[in-house]
Amino acid sequence: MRLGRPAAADTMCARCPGRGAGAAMSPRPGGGAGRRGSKGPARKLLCMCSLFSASPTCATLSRAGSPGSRGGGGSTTSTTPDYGEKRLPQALIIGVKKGGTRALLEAIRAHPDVRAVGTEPHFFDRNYEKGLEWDVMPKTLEGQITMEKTPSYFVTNEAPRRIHSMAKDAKLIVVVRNPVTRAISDYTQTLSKKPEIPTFEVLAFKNRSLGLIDASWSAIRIGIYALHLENWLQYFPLSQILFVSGERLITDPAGEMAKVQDFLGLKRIVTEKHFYFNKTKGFPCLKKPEDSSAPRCLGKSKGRTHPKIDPDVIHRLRKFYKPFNVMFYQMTGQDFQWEQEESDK
Ligand SMILES: Nc1ncnc2c1ncn2[C@@H]1O[C@H](COP(=O)(O)OS(=O)(=O)O)[C@@H](OP(=O)(O)O)[C@H]1O
Repeated sequence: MRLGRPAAADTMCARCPGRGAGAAMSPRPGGGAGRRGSKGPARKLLCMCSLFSASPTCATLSRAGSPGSRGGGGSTTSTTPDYGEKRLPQALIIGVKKGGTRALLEAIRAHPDVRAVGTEPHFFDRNYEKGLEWDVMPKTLEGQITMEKTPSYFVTNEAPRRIHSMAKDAKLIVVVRNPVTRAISDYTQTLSKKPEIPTFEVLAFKNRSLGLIDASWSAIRIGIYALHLENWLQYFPLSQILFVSGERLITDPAGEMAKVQDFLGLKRIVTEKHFYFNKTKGFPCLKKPEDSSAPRCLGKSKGRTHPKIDPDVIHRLRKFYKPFNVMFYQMTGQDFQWEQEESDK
């Protein structure tokens, strides 16, 4: 089976009423009304233009492109023997960038009934036009689950429709993390590659004296989880999506992995016995990764030291995210308690 060339104009902008072109919202999947209703609450919140321009903590919103995620993460493709059949992924880790997706993938790969590629395939965003023949999925045996992780899917407007059209029963996993910390982590990654970029404080605002946050900056926009989730809920029921706490994945990896295994219908094989806390790394590490019998922590690009950010900027960002976080808690039925956190790393 080969994928047809995807339609060029498969998206359409839904605009904020009464605002100019700069207020274009996220494209609506399928070129029109979504499958499960039209405007969701996060989109409505973003469309409350007058409220936005009046509020100093509100952002100026312009349509940002799908922020790409860098690939890899240091891990290599699985070394398990290459037998079985290539299948479309039955489970995908779709986000979020800098949420803890690599840690989750490496942990679930320790399960004998899971096969996954180590690199990020980006099949449903960057490589979709290459068709299924390009597919990089590993071979799996009957009863094994094929998985992939590409964190940029969560914020790619076309991804839900594409995944639904090819794998409508796929289970989706989203690792979420306090959006403020996530934004700083995202910035830290960019800074490591481009040390000349402006400070976080500069990039975070359209107009700092007015307190106008720049939500078109992908580091900020990715963290508006409610907005992106609305896009997915046009195609997938909530029951098909698992939200993993990026914070608990660090403090209680076995607990989060129990939920993941239950969600995937797997026996709870990855347990506390698989993890140990590495003091030097400052994170839990795997005692026995899938492709090695030696204990291994994630690479240097995971668990970076973040630059110190002006506390006033953190405070403003917290205020900015709060209504979206609350909406996200309501949509998912889970309270991630990001408002309770006293300090960002
Ligand atoms: N066990 C373990 N070891 C190391 N790091 C861990 C672990 N569990 C979660 N994390 C957090 O994962 C953050 C990176 O997230 P991702 O893997 O999703 O990043 S990426 O989008 O694939 O680049 C990374 O973010 P930073 O700390 O900002 O580097 C970590 O906080």
